[in-house]
Amino acid sequence: MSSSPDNRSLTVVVLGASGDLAKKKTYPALFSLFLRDLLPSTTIIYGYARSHIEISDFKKRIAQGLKGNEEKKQEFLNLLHYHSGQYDEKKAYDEFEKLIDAEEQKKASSVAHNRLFYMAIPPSIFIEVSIGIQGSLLSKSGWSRVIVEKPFGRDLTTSRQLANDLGKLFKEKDLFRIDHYLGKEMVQNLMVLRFANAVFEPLWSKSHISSITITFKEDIGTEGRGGYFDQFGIIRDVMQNHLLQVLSLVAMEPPVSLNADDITNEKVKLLRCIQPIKLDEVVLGQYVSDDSGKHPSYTDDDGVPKDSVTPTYAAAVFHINNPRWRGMPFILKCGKALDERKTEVRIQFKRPDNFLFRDEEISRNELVMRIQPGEAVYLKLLTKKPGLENSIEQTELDLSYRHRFENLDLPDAYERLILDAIKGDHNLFVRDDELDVAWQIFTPLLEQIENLKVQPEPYKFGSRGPKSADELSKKFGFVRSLGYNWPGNSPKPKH
Ligand SMILES: NC(=O)C1=CN([C@@H]2O[C@H](COP(=O)(O)OP(=O)(O)OC[C@H]3O[C@@H](n4cnc5c(N)ncnc54)[C@H](OP(=O)(O)O)[C@@H]3O)[C@@H](O)[C@H]2O)C=CC1
Ligand SMILES: O=C1O[C@H](COP(=O)(O)O)[C@@H](O)[C@H](O)[C@H]1O
Repeated sequence: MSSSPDNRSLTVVVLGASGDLAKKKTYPALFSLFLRDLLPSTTIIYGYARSHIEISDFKKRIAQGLKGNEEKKQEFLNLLHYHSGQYDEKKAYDEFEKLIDAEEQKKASSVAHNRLFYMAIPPSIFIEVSIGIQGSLLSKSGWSRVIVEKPFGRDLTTSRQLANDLGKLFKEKDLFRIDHYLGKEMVQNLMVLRFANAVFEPLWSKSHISSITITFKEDIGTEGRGGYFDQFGIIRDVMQNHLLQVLSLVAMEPPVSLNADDITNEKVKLLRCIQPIKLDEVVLGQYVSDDSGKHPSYTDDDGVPKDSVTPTYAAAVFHINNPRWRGMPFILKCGKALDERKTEVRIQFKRPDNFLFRDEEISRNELVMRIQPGEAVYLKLLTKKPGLENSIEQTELDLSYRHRFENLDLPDAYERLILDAIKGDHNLFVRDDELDVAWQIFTPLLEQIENLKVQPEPYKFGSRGPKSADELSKKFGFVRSLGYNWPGNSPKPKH
């Protein structure tokens, strides 16, 4: 492990360490940082939750989520500690503080101690845990930073309440609101693609583009998270945060600099130009069991009422009222239990304005940014079919990362984000005003859906989703190129 650049030790405290996110994402990300030698040699990692778990069992649980060299895994597991305590008792936090302090003194007594708190807990206890941190656990000699996981509220009112409550406890500079999509390689690449290449920017507007579709598909259902999901639904779970972040980066004006605040200022400006979403430009769906009966319906998941109308699929059209985009639709689609796992941005260009080729020969140019799986950027274009024939064929300029970059070892989004929080870099985190404007966009629509108890359209587990979603895209000018299959799709990239 590296020595800390500012000669301080690092203690990472994972609150909710017994949970799903901690096991699936937080600890594996810390392990990857450890493998890359990016944690100070004095690092201590303390888990905290209510469950009584023996440290040996806790390590076994965490080890299940770690991939890689066994010796290194063991070294990493040796850094782990676990303490059980309540979330709402000052006494429990005071006791915990003594343990952390003793460990820090043992590891590095003569340096200042930085502390990073990772809240891997449900939102219902964000505030009581924050009060516990503030009252007992803050570092007395170094910085204390807090990573908060979404959901940041359920609507504008609850989000403002949460922001207000958190704001009383921590300074904005010490808060790191995670939207893990911002840590994904291809999402970061959006800025470079757009602003470091001369070829794209002149085409990047309603003058040349006919529609932009941002798609998130998962081939799994809610799988035991139904209790949480049913309170939120797919619009709050994915569209209001991950897809809106991608939309902002695709559509914003160039920022003044690469500084975090300058970028966020542009994102906020863009979001403020989004027109209210119309219910008749929205499709909602809920998955049902497929014909084989192997896959359950959404309402079979634990914690989901049988008569739930919570959408597991949503497609919505966004209109941005600014000179660059006025009149051009952005179509956002997201769903669980679909035919594949895929997240991408698809920019469909207008038909060329010429008379040389027959209409049916001209399929649209599309620039596709494949966020996952199998990161790629490809441009669908037309070429003359090679040989004696004079026909036209659709093909692509393809930058598939796994072919282009040797020994590709992309960091997981969480790995990058935790590292940035350790460095104090806010660039890839969500600012309070950005969150507020995101809720301003979605709250009226969510209220309408809930007040009217809009029935989602059923779609089969493993299908493309509700039929009306394709019709919505068509209505807003999206032209599907039939018979084309991007070669990167086969063999199917693994999870
Ligand atoms: N799991 C995922 O894939 C993702 C999760 N998130 C977010 O991350 C956070 C953590 O998620 P996840 O790990 O799935 O959550 P869990 O439901 O697994 O909760 C984490 C831990 O919190 C404690 N806990 C759970 N419910 C309560 C409760 N009602 N009151 C007090 N403590 C409770 C439990 O620990 P104990 O009982 O031992 O104290 C549990 O192990 C959430 O905000 C979630 O929205 C965000 C993106 C993806
Ligand atoms: O935040 C969330 O994201 C995951 C999808 O993340 P990905 O990195 O695997 O694309 C989603 O499954 C979950 O419902 C949502 O809360």
